[in-house]
Amino acid sequence: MDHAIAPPAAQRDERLRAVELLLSRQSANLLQEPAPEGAELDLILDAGLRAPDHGRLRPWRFVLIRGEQRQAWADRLAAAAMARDPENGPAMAEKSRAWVGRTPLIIAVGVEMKEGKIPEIEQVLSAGAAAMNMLNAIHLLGYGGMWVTGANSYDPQVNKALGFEAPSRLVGFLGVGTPRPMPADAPKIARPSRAQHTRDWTG
Ligand SMILES: Cc1cc2nc3c(=O)[nH]c(=O)nc-3n(C[C@H](O)[C@H](O)[C@H](O)COP(=O)(O)O)c2cc1C
Repeated sequence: MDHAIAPPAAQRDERLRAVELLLSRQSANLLQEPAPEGAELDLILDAGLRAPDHGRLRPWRFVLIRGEQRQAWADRLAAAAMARDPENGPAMAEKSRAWVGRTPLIIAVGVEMKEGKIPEIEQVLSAGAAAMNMLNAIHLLGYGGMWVTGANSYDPQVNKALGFEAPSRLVGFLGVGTPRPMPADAPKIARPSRAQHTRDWTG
């Protein structure tokens, strides 16, 4: 196999910088306006569409919930919570409503499951990879994002409201916006130790 010619030093620096930026990603729970839109949002969605995908099924689907539609979405979640659990529904509905209200853009990531020789798990993994690629692009563009699931993600009524009927399914919601500045004394979460998570196979 031919080996690629090493890129010039300037390009290497650029690539290292790109990796360093990737390594600085953290989920952003506290978000504010603005959310990416227009060409920046297109870049984020395009990053999702670069996910690896066995069999070129292109199973990923992204549903954008933003602007005034968020109110209607919060109403849907509230109704779903009440139907799931009448006793705890009001509290769960309130929680969802608060999250939707303070999240400038929600990208619902789902998989439109294709029958055939590619196992379902691989299609779900591919949708997960699309979600991760979008989280990285969100970060690289200077925005913040967080992947959440919770009971809503597994609720068939919520899935249906987004166009995912079994075997198609949601893999989660990306909350997207501009990260709120963290308090100076907020604890820094260390990256996990490489040694604990990696080993050479020795037979
Ligand atoms: C599939 C999936 C579902 C998740 N669901 C939730 C969730 O419902 N609520 C939550 O607080 N964090 C959830 N998380 C975790 C956050 O997205 C995030 O990874 C975590 O807070 C760690 O932050 P970090 O990404 O900066 O390491 C989920 C992560 C994944 C991969």
